[in-house]
Parts: sequence; C-alpha cells; structure tokens
Amino acid sequence: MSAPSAASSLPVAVFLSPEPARRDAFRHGCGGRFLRLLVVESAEQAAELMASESVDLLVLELEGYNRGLDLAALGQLVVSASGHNTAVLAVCPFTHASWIPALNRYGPVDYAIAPLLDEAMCDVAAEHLQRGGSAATPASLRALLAVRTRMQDAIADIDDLARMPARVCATLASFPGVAHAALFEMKASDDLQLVGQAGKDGLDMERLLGPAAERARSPWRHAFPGLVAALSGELCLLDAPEKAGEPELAMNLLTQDIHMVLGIPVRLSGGAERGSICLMFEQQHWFSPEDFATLAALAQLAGFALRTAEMARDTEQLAAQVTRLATTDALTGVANRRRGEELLMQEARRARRYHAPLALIAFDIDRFRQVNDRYGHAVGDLALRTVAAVVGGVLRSSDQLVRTGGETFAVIAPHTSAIDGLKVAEKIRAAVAGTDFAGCDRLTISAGVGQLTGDEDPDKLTLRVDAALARAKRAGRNCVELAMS
Ligand SMILES: Nc1nc2c(ncn2[C@@H]2O[C@H](COP(=O)(O)OP(=O)(O)OP(=O)(O)O)[C@@H](O)[C@H]2O)c(=O)[nH]1
Repeated sequence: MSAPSAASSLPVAVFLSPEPARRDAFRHGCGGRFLRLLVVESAEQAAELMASESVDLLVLELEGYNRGLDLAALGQLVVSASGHNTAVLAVCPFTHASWIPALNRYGPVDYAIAPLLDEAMCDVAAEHLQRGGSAATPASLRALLAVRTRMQDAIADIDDLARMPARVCATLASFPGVAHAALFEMKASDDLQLVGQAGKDGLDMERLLGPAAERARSPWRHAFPGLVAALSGELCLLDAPEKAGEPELAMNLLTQDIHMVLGIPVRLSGGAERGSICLMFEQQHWFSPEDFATLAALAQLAGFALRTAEMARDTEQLAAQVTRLATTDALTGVANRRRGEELLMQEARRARRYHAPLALIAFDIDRFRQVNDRYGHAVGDLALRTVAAVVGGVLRSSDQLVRTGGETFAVIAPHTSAIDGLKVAEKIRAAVAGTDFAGCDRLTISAGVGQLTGDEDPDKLTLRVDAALARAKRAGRNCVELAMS
C-alpha cells in the first residue's frame, strides 16, 4: 500500500456501499479528505476501478449488507486489492463481526465496528491510511494461544466434569484485558442459561442481564454480544457500549468499567444447539486475523467442554434410570426381589451395628388364582397394584415394601420388634381387607412376622417368616402368624 506522501496529495479512495444514502453521506462528509474519492455500489464496479487506476484505500461499508453479504464477491475484491497494494478497511456492524475473519481469509482487511458517526468514519479511514493498517500484535496472540493451551488442560480434567464450565470461564478470564468471561448455553428454544462465569469481583452476569427466564426474550438480545452470539450464531463485537443503542445496558457496562464486549458463538453439536462465550474487556482491543482464528478455536474447545459436561450428565441420568429399572418391580413400582434381598442384608447389618430390632413381614394375597380365573389377568394386575398402593400408604417412610413374587410381598421394618411387627402386619391385613378393588371382590392377605435374632443370617429369618406365613394360610387365611425362633 502506498501511504500519502504529502497533505497536498491525499490518497485515492474507493468507498463501497450498496446503500445510496451511505454513499452520499461518505462523499459529503469525507470527500474533502481524499485527492479522489470514488463511491461505488457493487464489488464489480470497485474491481473495475482498481484495475484501471491506482487506489490507496478501499472502504467496504458492510452495514448495508444486513440482509445478506455476498462474501465470495467481496472476498474476490479483497484478493484483487491485495494484488494492487490497496489497503482495505471493512466497516462492520457489531452484530456481524464474523464478516471480519471471513474476509480476512481472502487477504489483509482492517476493521472498524459500526455504527459510526459519519465524522468518526472519516477519521477512522484517514487514521487507518496513515498508520498503514493495523499492525498485528504478537503479544496479544501469544496471550490468546496461552489461554488456548490452558483451556485444553481445563477440558482434559475429566474427573470433575460438573465444574468444567467454571474452569473454562476462569481460563478465558485470564486473557489480558478480560475483566469477565461467561458461558451461555441454549437449553431450549427460549431458555438461554448462564452455565459458568468468572472474573472481576462484583461483576455478575445474572445481575447485569436480569432473570434467566426472560433472557432469550430480553430487549438486549439484539444488543448484548453474549446474547446475540448465542441466539443468532454470529460473532458480535461491541467495541463501545453506547453503540448497541440500549442506554441502560451501556450505563450498566460503563459503571462496571466495561468498554468492550465480545460474543463468540459456540456450536454444541452438529445441529442447531448453540451457546456463546462472552468476554468483557476494560479497554478496547484490536484483534488480528490470527486472534480471530484463535478465538474460533477457543469457541470449539468451549463447545467440546459443554458437550462433554452434558454427555456426563446424560450418562449419570441413564445409569440412575438403569439402576431404577433393575431394582424396581415394573407392575407395582415397589422394590423387586433382588433389591429386597440387598435391602434386607443392609438393614440386618445396620440393626446389628446399632443393636436395634429389625422385623420382617411376608404377606401373600389369599386365593389370588381365583381373581385371575374369574375376572382375568388385567383385573388381577390392577389388584396387585392396588395392594401395593394401599400397603405403601400404611407404612412408615423407613419401612420398605418389596414384591418378592407373583402375589407375595415383604415389608422390611427397621427399628421394629416382633410385637410391633405383628401390629404392622395386622394394620396391613385390615387395610387390604377394607379396600374396594376395582373389578373384583374384596381381597384378604395372610402374613408371617419375625424379628432378626442375634447373629442370625437374613436368609434364615426369611425362611422362618415364610414358614409363619404358611401357617397363617393353614390357619384359614386373612390372619397373621408370628415366626418361631
Ligand atoms: N394378574 C397377575 N397374577 C399373578 C401375577 N403373578 C402371579 N399371579 C398369579 O397369582 C396366583 C397365585 O396362585 P397360588 O400360588 O395358587 O396362590 P393363591 O391362589 O393366592 O392361593 P393362596 O396363596 O393359597 O391363598 C396365580 O394364579 C398366578 O398366576 C401377576 O403379576 N399378575
């Protein structure tokens, strides 16, 4: 690029905007600053001009492209500008900052963040030309690369997945100039959750943005970069809070000494799920193309971290569900036989340790075969569910009801002696006898009750209680028998 040699020979500039009003405004406001200022409406016109005469500066006014940017056409223009030694300045709307790294892939492009007042725009263009574009800042890139390495370490610690989002934020907040880092995740179409934050004391994203429930519908969703990036999937760079057009938001940020906010979209899976990284800076910071590439890599890592944490949560839930299925009787919802055996072993150990009594009750529905035979299996099933519900309703919360077989159940009753166990069994018998069963006659149960003795094996107690239950059947049913010791 050829810098202006003297004030008398101001450089030649081309200003490209699809919007006539913007072209007029720039021509009137900034025309006097250039030896020649040519305004054009399309990339083709700009390319023709650059081919026919020497152009020092090409200003791409991207605000007019909100409804769709022809990246390939503008990219070709950047390629041609770099071939002609023409400096390129993109004036990019803050909500579409991803256009900057996208254009950077075609060649060197400096940027300014819009909206800009006309006067400020002329100053930026002139400044840009005088300093010969923005120099890359290796120190900032080094710092960003160091953050990336620390982020990889933070993610590699899979032993503490629940704290991963917080670790990721703490790592992001260590980038020089970042006062606060936050991670947002879309949990549903209107549920944007703050999953982690770290930074300067007193800076709290919840307080800044208000209640989580309204975040995705907040009027600031078009203004605050963390929200814009998560909701639209666009890189959003607000380099001055007042540019967002939300005075209250600007005041909140400036009160906290925040002068720049960057929102980087985060992809959570191949689909539409997404989130964002939100970095708040105390000072403005210029990003080189390498910086943008590193920020994109950080967003990928953050996406991986969130996905991993989510997968860990899913696996935990799945494991809990498998355990529940493996230990629960599908028909009645009470503990199944296998779980019952485990519970009895556990309670026997506890009873011994604390020298507390433990009672076991086994009960069986009387002549249940007749229910099935007369009314059908479906009515029988419903009766079994009703028995489980009725008995569950008369037990203490510390008692465990178990379905040990087809129409046989057991109750493990901690801190319960044989005498008290007899009372519980009697309560069960009376409750079942007093219940109306849908679709069939009244039902009764027979029960056997026993108390764990000394160092008795729980299996032995089960045998004694089953024998007592058999005696209750022989005694005419609808009664309770105490197990012999
Ligand atoms: N509907 C239904 N019936 C079941 C289920 N499991 C076992 N049964 C039935 O329960 C009945 C048990 O019959 P028996 O063992 O002869 O005992 P009973 O008819 O209750 O007679 P007593 O126990 O001697 O009073 C059988 O008809 C089984 O088919 C089940 O899950 N659903």
